[in-house]
Amino acid sequence: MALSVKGITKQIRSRKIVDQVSFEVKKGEVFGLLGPNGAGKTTIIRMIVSLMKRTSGEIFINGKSLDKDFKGALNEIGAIVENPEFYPYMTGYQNLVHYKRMSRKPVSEERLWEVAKLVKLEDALKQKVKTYSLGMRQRLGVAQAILHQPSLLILDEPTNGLDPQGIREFRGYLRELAGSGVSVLVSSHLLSEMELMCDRYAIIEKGKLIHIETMAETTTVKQDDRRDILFATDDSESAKQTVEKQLHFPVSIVDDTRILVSAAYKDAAVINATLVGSGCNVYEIHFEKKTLEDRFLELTNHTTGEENQ
Ligand SMILES: Nc1ncnc2c1ncn2[C@@H]1O[C@H](COP(=O)(O)OP(=O)(O)OP(=O)(O)O)[C@@H](O)[C@H]1O
Repeated sequence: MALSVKGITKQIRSRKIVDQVSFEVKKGEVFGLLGPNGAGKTTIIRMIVSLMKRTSGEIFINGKSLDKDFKGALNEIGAIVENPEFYPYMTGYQNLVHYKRMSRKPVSEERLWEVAKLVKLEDALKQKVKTYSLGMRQRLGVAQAILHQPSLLILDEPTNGLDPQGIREFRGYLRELAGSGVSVLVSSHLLSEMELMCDRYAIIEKGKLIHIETMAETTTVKQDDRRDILFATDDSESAKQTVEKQLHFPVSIVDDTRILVSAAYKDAAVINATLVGSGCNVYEIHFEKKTLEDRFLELTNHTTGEENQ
């Protein structure tokens, strides 16, 4: 395991802002910590990177205990917790050389270029950092964080302030990093972004971990999932009557040709057969994909926090 968090708690005065949280991050996995603002995500991350003391619980990074082998465990982490700071009048290369010198582990020149290539900054390394876009700075931050070959990269709200193009690129190289064997722990309250970024995630609410599952489990539609199924036919009025009379599912009309039927995924085939059997041609059946946001709402009965963007 790249990371094992076992029952960590943070109590400030009488309040538990993180309460008995346990989870694991596997090798090469992008793992998300999701939750509304104030849920406790940053506090969990600060305890993992040892910027904050735990009240109780244990943390192991790549098998090394933060309590028993503090230096060894921290060497396994690369993190961007606050905005990364750079020397703006130095080039990207000079900034990386500076970090290379300060690194706890020796870093070769070859490794520096390998990392620059991984975050797609090799061509921009000779430019001064003050000319970098926010996305490029973010990538330089990641390069700096992984120079010493940590097994776990930790990013707190990494796409804050990035534009959609920047976010898409960021996702791309996080995937590449994970492919190269680095595990990633990323926190965010932006569900649509996390859906595209993470392999697995935990939902944190009021300091407690309430659920863990894979993104594939979340977004795969199951036979009994019930929602609006769209059917495109020749004539929505007659299609509506057919479905309502013969199958008794609620139907609403979208326009002249399309209807929405409220039914389970497994019913789509029967509805299709009934429509065709009654002489209604069916041109399209669309079952809306399940999103992380749907799942989040099922599990928490809360607003998603997307409005806080
Ligand atoms: N030093 C502190 N003293 C008292 N309360 C704190 C302290 N640090 C954090 N908290 C409280 O603990 C809760 C969790 O905060 P935290 O920053 O971990 O949440 P978060 O999930 O990261 O939220 P966000 O998405 O807004 O960053 C909040 O209610 C916060 O006010």
